[in-house]
Amino acid sequence: MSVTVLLRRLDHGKDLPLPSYQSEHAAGVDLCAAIDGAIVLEPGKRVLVPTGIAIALPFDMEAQVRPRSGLAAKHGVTVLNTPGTVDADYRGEIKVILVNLGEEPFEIQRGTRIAQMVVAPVTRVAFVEVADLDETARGAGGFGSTGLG
Ligand SMILES: O=c1ccn([C@H]2C[C@H](O)[C@@H](COP(=O)(O)OP(=O)(O)OP(=O)(O)O)O2)c(=O)[nH]1
Ligand SMILES: [Mg+2]
Repeated sequence: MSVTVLLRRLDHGKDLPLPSYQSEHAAGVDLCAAIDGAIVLEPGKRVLVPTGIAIALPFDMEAQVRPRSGLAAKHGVTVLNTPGTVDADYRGEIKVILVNLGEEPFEIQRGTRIAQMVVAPVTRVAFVEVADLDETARGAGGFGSTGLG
């Protein structure tokens, strides 16, 4: 499935590369940090990182902001609200909430690929309120009701 998405590069991101797929069938495009200079993200701290882009998605799509596994595995740096949700009607700058769960400070440079963005279809529902729901074998069992091993 291939979708056209309108993208605006903001002034502070004009010199950064457009988001692009890094391999032939990559699911996500990498997002770059559109920051001045560098930021040091101390262990246990979070930071809202601008990406310098805004998009207009088709109304039946969303964009998910997800961590890059390399940053997570090597540095403990991940996206705090993963998957971040970019709504189809959002026209502001896409930002990434990065958190450092590692033990060392992590330096983010201008242009560092800090996260990835996956565009996905959205199912919207119409809720119909009822007094009772049908019975099932699972019923209200959850949260480990089938065992944890
Ligand atoms: O990682 C993210 C998550 C969200 N957003 C933007 C796009 C999204 O459409 C908007 C609102 O996100 P969300 O609904 O998750 O946040 P909220 O706290 O519910 O804010 P709001 O009350 O504005 O919906 O913020 C980002 O740029 N990056
Ligand atoms: Mg919201």
